Amino acid sequence: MPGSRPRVPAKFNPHPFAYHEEVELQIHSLTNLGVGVARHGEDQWVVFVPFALPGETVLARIFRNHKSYSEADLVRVIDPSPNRVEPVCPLFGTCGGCQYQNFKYSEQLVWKRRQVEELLQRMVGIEAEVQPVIASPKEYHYRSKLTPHFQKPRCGELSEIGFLKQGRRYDLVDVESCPIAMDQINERLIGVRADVRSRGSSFKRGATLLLRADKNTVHTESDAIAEEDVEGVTFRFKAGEFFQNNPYILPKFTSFVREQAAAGGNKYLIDAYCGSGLFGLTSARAFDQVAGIEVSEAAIDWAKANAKANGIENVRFINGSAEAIFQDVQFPGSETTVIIDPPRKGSNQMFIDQLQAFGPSRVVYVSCNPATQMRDLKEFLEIGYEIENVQPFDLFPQTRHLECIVTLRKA
Ligand SMILES: C[S@@+](CC[C@H](N)C(=O)[O-])C[C@H]1O[C@@H](n2cnc3c(N)ncnc32)[C@H](O)[C@@H]1O
Repeated sequence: MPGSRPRVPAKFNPHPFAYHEEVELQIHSLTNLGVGVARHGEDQWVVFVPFALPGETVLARIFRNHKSYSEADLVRVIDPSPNRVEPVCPLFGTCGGCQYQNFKYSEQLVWKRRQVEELLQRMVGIEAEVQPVIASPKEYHYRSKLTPHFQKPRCGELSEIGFLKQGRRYDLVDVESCPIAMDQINERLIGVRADVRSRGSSFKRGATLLLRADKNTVHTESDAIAEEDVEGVTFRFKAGEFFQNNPYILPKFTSFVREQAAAGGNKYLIDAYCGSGLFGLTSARAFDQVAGIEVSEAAIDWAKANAKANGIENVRFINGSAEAIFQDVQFPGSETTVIIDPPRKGSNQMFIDQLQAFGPSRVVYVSCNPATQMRDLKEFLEIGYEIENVQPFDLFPQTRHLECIVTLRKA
């Protein structure tokens, strides 16, 4: 009812703001989660406001107070940033997938660079030069993989097929088309959605759908074999397994990793967490010998098959946990580069200890999660490495996600 008081959630902490209090705020920065940051009042209380941009004055509605900050929803932009643009997707702001469609692309890159600088200061305690972010050749329609979900049908009817709603843990938003996904994925999504809806009552629980585009088609079965060409190397892998999701930036990405890995003149390369062999195989031409290691048996079988099919003979792939590689190879550490590309949780102490004992002269650390990368970097600095280069890559335009390559050399 208009004018009626909002119902205050039972556990709401009323300090320093009342529930749904509206405050005018000046946004001064963006967190690495893509959320606008303001400071309010004399005590400079921090308020986080999603979809508000640096430099803007906004009206925001408080919905949660924590011990040292509050969270608010954007009600209205009072004074917009000159970098505010019209989002392409009608679901922007409702869907939790994208954070930056309202932000000029060149500014997204400026802020992603700044976020890496701030994480290096805050988590590693250093002021390191961060290179300008390398842009994706495509700002939209770049994603080669989409995984929409649906929940258990109610009364035999499926409701939304899509992604998590902004700020929610369970609620989904229905997505008919996603403008960051490749065109062929969106074309295929129409039929996939219709098919799932027509079988609505047969699902006993919710599920995640797969749409994986490769150089030939769009796969919807996770066991299907996908094929992708990168810098003249053909990769085959299972459609449901890990493979980088932005094929347009991939050649720049792999050539950069190779250049960084080979820059010290090393003869040997270890590709740790190698998946189906992306870095090992695209870098093999720059090294005498390469060894890759990966915990997924299926992925390592593909890596071996990919080496064979591409006639790359100086690469050996091993199935195991990454730290096992240091027992397995005979390479001298002083002439070896180690590429590390772990999952989002980062590397682990055992790996770092074994790497220290092996003593590679160069490490190229590739990560899609700067927070765990920074945690691990701190360890690398403590065991005698120094940072040579920090290069973010924008594999995920319009979103807060960021890929970062840090090159280290033994001090
Ligand atoms: C971010 S992916 C990178 C894959 C590959 N470098 C690429 O770009 O295609 C991380 C990989 O690490 C693997 N992985 C996870 N934990 C591992 C571990 N303890 N040891 C080795 N590999 C692991 C995963 O199976 C996954 O293939």
